[in-house]
Amino acid sequence: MAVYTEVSDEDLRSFIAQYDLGAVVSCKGIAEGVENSNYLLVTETGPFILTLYEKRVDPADLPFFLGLMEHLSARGVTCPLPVRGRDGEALRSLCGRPAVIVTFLAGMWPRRILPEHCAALGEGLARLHLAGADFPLRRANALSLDGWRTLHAATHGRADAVKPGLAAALAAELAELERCWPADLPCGVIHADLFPDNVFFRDGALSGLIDFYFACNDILAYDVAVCLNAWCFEADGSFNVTKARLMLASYMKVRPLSAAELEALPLLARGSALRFLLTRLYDWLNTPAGALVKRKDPLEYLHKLRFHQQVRGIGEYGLTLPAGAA
Ligand SMILES: Nc1ncnc2c1ncn2[C@@H]1O[C@H](COP(=O)(O)OP(=O)(O)O)[C@@H](O)[C@H]1O
Ligand SMILES: N[C@@H](CCOP(=O)(O)O)C(=O)O
Repeated sequence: MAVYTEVSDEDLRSFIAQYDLGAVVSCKGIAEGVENSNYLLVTETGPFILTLYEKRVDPADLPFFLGLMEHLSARGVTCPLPVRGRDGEALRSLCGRPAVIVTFLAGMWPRRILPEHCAALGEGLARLHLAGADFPLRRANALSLDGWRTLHAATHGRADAVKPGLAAALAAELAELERCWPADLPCGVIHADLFPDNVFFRDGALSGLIDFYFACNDILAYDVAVCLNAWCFEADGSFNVTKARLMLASYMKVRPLSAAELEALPLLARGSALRFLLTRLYDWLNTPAGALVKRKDPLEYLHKLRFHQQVRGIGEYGLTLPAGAA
């Protein structure tokens, strides 16, 4: 359960008094999520989500995240909308944390991922990429090569306690990615964390996207690689090529991937695997005992990294290069 900051009834009442939302009916911590404190807030006017931003969120980035949700929503991507108070502001402070109320999205994220979820996800991701193209704000990806190097330095000394040999494996992979990370692929606004728990479905159709707090400007195909890792492996660790093919084909119906983007996918998938391996490892080593949060297994991502290190071409993701490509 991700509730790092407890909000007292009194603090909540004076916070809500700044909005036209009516009185608080209930406010319960949400037993999901990793990064921030989230509450399901029900007022006389309906349900909302109250988020207090914690450790990894730089307050200077919040205008980017909140503006992006408004921008995407205005372009038909269903996502939460920040709620403004009577003073016109959405972003304020609660219990010493930056805090926002956003609209509640109906739907459920898929607990058991089916191939049709992957197809819908591919299309939704491509639509997000197109809708983000004219978003005017910019945010560098804090969790790309430089961020990985920082996380690596912070975890290196204790990595072998999690798995013998992990420290050396991470050092070698990071050095290799720093050497050959692509520099000339199409970039734009990416979600960067579009895991199943951030994608809602309703009556079998994708109904909305949440959790834009890693969104940034980076390689668009990197976002595809994040989703390959998050959606296309089974619980036993096997890669499901049918899910990958459906996800990629649906993405490409909306935003075709160039031969260069397709050829880079194995490398981008390695980078994505390293990114989540490092953040999970950092959290594994640093989450205080008794924190109300479920730590995620870093080694799941070591396994995914190993898989992509062996991939020799995109045929292994169920695709062929477009005719005429090398
Ligand atoms: N706008 C929303 N509408 C409905 N539920 C939401 C919304 N935002 C968050 N949630 C719920 O809160 C959970 C955690 O939210 P998330 O943004 O993923 O947290 P974190 O950033 O801490 O990882 C989600 O899995 C979902 O159940
Ligand atoms: N998706 C990340 C953790 C971030 O959690 P989220 O609840 O913000 O999606 C992971 O799986 O490591």
